Amino acid sequence: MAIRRFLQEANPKDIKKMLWLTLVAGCANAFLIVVINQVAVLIAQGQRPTWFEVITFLTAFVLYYVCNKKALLDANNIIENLLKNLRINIADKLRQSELRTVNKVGRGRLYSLLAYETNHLSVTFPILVENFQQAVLLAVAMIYLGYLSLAALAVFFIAVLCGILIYAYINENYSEVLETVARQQEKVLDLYGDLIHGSKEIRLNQKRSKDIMNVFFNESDNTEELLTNSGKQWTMMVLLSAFVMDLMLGIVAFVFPHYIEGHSDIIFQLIPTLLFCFAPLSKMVAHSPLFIRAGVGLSSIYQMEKEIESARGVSTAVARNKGKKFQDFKEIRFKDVIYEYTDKQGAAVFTSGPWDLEVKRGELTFLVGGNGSGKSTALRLMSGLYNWDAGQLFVDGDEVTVKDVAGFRELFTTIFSDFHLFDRLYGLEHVDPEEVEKLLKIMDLADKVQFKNGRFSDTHLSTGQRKRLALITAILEDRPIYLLDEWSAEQDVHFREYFYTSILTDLRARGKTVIVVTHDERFWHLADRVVKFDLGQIEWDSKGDKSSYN
Ligand SMILES: Nc1ncnc2c1ncn2[C@@H]1O[C@H](COP(=O)(O)OP(=O)(O)OP(=O)(O)O)[C@@H](O)[C@H]1O
Repeated sequence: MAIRRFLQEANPKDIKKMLWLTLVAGCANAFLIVVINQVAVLIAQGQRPTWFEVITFLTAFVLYYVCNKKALLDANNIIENLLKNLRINIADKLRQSELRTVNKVGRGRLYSLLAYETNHLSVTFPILVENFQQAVLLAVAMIYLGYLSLAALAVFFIAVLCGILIYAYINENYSEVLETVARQQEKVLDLYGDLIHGSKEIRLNQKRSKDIMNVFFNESDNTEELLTNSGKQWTMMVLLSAFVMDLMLGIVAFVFPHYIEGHSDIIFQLIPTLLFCFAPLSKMVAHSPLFIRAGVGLSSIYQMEKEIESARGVSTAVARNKGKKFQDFKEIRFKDVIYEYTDKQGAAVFTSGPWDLEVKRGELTFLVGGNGSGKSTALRLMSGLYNWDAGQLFVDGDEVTVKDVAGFRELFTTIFSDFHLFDRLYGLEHVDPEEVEKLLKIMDLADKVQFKNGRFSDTHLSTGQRKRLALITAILEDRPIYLLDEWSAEQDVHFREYFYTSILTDLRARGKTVIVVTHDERFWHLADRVVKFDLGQIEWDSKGDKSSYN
């Protein structure tokens, strides 16, 4: 069971301590009620409670309060610590796993599992502790019930057994329903993503806005139906305990007097004791959907973790270490590279390759071609971000195996068209602030962005400005190979010119290997080499002979 697996990650000492505290609190609580019951009998017989009863009551009261509080606080600490570790663990695996798998897992599912499900667990776990207390309470109450009347205990057992059988019947499909609910909620989260990220497009097109809302209505209807169904099962469970309790009380009140000897003497104690037995029982039944829900959530988290784990690359330290041997490369060769994008059914929707390419150190290469010809895909494949389906990679004649690719990636700094701009220079601890200020000036951003305490003051810039800021980070990274995907597309005339005639040529002069995806035909002559892509393949490669495109 997922919850057990989850709890096994905790320090056993902490769990044991918390369970002992819970046990003591449960016993103290049960003792409290037994004392009250005894005192009620004394008062019914016209006597007064003695100091012994008063002190016993107060001791049980203090013990219950202190132990219960400590147990619940400990439970909270344990669960929050476990959840923190789970979040860190998944975040760590996410950053190290292969891009294709992360893309497949999907945003909605990731957000839903990491935010919603972990919060649900955080709320559920203290209730689990309370339930353990209720179980202790029930055990003590049953001993007391047996002491009062073995017949009542037997009937109680039979009634509870019937209840358990009906509960199992109701519960049969409950987990399944909850799993479907969780998947449905992921879909709705994805739609929320569309509503938030597509807010401009939606506001500018009422028909689109209405269509999205229609889809939202449909999905909301589905969610409502599923939740109503799960609510129905929950109601049945809650009603079940009330049903069993009323049945049991009816038997004791109406049937027992006819068959059980001396019943009238103990009826005043029997009825409250039975009620006392049913209180923890109904609480446990009422809470059980929360645990089923938490179990389903945890199973989904573990499933996602497994998917990410299976696509795990090597650790940062290993990647850096492996990367060292490639740092002084002279030539990289991609041979017969093939990569396929597939749809959900696994059918190929676009194939990049087979293509061959040799890249020399210090060379400035332009990748050109029509929209959708496969330039960006080729760039991702060259950087080792996508694991190709077939093909080979050689650095200075030596083949780079799959397990060395993470090290190979350490050669690259990239700005893809869907780049993410971090406000901090992560991975660049010892950067000179003056150097950053200088670059901000060169990129005409000094009046917009300051570099303070290791971070940029603002990243809410125009697309062109954001790309300039990304280029500053790339320059500071100072890696041997630069991959720039249509960097100049959003730049004004001045910066476009500056990019081709100054930035790129400077990078080349510094010995950097630069590969640029571009549609700016008028600057092609500045490249050492132009490679044209079409339908995922290399249509022509100028290799220094510019006549092919002149
Ligand atoms: N994640 C993806 N899943 C499925 N197909 C994809 C995916 N990304 C890209 N494609 C498809 O691969 C093909 C090549 O896309 P790519 O982005 O490499 O082209 P491109 O030459 O860079 O185009 P552009 O000049 O428009 O940026 C396109 O037909 C595109 O639809």
